[in-house]
Amino acid sequence: MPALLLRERTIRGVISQLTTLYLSNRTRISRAVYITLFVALINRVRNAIAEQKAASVREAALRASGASVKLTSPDDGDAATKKRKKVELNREFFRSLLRLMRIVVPGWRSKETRLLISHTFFLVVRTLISVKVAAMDGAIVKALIKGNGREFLKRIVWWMLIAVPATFTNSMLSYHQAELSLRYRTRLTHYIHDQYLSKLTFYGISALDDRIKNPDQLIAVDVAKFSNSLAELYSNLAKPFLDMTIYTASLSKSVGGEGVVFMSLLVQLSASVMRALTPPFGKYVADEARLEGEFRFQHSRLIDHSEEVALYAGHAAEKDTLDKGYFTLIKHVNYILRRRFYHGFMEDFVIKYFWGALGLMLCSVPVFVKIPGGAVLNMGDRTESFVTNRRMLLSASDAFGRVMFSYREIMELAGYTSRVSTLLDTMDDIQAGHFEKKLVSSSGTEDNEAVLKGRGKVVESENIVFIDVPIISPNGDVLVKALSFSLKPGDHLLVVGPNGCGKSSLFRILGGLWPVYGGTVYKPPFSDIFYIPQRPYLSRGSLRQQIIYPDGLRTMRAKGTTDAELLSILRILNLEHLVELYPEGWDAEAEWRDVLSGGLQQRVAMARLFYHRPRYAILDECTSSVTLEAEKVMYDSAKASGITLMTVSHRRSLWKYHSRILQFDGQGNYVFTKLDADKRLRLEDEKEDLEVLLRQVPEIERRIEELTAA
Ligand SMILES: Nc1ncnc2c1ncn2[C@@H]1O[C@H](COP(=O)(O)OP(=O)(O)OP(=O)(O)O)[C@@H](O)[C@H]1O
Repeated sequence: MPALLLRERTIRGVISQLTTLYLSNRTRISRAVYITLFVALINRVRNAIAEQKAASVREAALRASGASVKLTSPDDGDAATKKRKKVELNREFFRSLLRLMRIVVPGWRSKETRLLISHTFFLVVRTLISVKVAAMDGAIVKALIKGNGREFLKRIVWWMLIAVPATFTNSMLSYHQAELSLRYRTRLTHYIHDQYLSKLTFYGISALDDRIKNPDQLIAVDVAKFSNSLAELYSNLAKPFLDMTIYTASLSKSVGGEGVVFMSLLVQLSASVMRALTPPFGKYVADEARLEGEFRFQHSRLIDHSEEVALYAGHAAEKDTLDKGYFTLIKHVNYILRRRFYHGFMEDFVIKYFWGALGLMLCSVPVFVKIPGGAVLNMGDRTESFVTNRRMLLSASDAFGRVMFSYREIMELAGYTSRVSTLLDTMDDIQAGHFEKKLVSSSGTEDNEAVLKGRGKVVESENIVFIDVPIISPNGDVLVKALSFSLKPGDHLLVVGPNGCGKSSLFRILGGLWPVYGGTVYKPPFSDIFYIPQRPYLSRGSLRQQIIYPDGLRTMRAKGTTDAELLSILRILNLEHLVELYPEGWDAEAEWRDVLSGGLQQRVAMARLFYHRPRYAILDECTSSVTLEAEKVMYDSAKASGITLMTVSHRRSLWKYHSRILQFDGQGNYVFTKLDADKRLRLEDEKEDLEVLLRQVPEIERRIEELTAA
């Protein structure tokens, strides 16, 4: 606060100095300069006070929300999110915009810079042509009033001639704007794709972090809107500023600088009132984009799970959800429309009519007021000067109006900037290993954080070894406090335990999806471990691509694999008929997720394993939909190929393929030991027999009691 007071005092001192100077030196030019300086200084003081107030409010909010905590509880989590979502024209906005600008215009020598320069050139040309047209307009009317036919015709010919460069310039401006918007979008999309698809960021955004709900909407829609808004804003701002400068200079020549300064003051004043009354359109736009994204996401969920919903007859429940999403969106859009209506009403009144009246008064200056040193005007000259001035003034006030209207556009740009830069910031954080997730665990926060603070080590090795590694879910739940086990090639591991105990999570750590919060993990490189989930991912593309995914055709050829070898893989799994399914054979493209049954999909996923032949394979319930015979072929062939298997399964039939077992109890405890499948199966059978006998005990006891009583 003292710094602010000092700044205020200094500015007040300067104002009083200026007043003294002004009173002692009353020339017209200096008066105009003083008034402009006054306004600028007063604005500065006002802005400084507002900025300081906003900063202290923000600071208090930050302190209250505890935003430095990574895991936030469901209640206070929203405070941190709200802080981020606030959309204002503040330093944060300019910082974010600058960052995005550096991406979309990467350097002075870039194509975008050249486009911007040529865009600016055409903007200047257009304004100069408009000034010329205004003067020609006046001259035509003057010739008309004087009844000079020759002069009139000559002017009309000139008028038509100037129309050629004028229309060309207009078309060039539209072209430049569209081209700039497209280039910005391309740069930004490439940048985001590079980040999003590196270091597993796409996984982090959807599974480990709560900040971005629908990255698809952000990348596909909001980036385009941001690019459009930025390209539009440049022409919407650069042109009117240029127009205002040139027209005001021309106007002040004919109506006197004092008049222009006075009118500018009135305009400034009304503009400040309007700005104060302008609703936060930037925030509205950001919220609208978010709600659009959520509505779209609900639709894509229905598309993804159409079969399940249809079998559950869940259409009514889904309709409810969709209607609710649409209603929330439309309620917000309606609210914006209403705010826009009132704001547009005020904007139109002030800009078109109030400023129009001021302009007409200004145009009348040469008619009613004798400008010192100016010539006495006759009827023709008066008309010419009025028409020219009026035309210039209309353009100048239109330009000013556009600057004012563009305030709303800037706010909207601020909304898109905030959305896109939140995505960039989140991606940076995720790549640096910082996640923000709401804490839903009922277990103590302190406990979780104590574990979360320790950073585990990952060391490359031929074997897989876990030493005191905790398994912690992204929600902060500690599933296992410290897990230790070791595997070497040929040690086939079976992982068992109740639902939700952390079996798949163990492999998420092994695959590098979840961070290692403590201990040490020794593991081979990513390319040596292949993962097959219960619902295999079938990509878009040809049948061949389903087998070789994630390799492409070129990589497959580079590895020296032929279609004949792929066919022999399909034969092992009894899948060779797939190649005859479509006339295009291996090149056939289809929505494979719908075309293939669940069991066939699992077999295709196994074919992938045989194509890649990794050192280790994680098989996560990946045979749940195939017959026991098919399962036997799959496991026998995989082992014969020298692949070390790590299986998660509840099926007893799979035990015999493994030599080690990792058994979780669901309470955070585990046992890692050698697996003698035959012995274990015998024990399990005996246990089951005893349990059946045990269940019969009450019935036997009741019968004994009956017999005793009889
Ligand atoms: N992305 C995630 N965000 C938050 N929690 C998660 C996430 N993924 C898993 N979890 C939680 O981690 C816990 C362990 O999940 P995991 O998938 O490892 O279970 P599992 O033992 O494989 O169970 P199942 O036998 O049912 O497949 C579960 O409570 C689950 O809700």
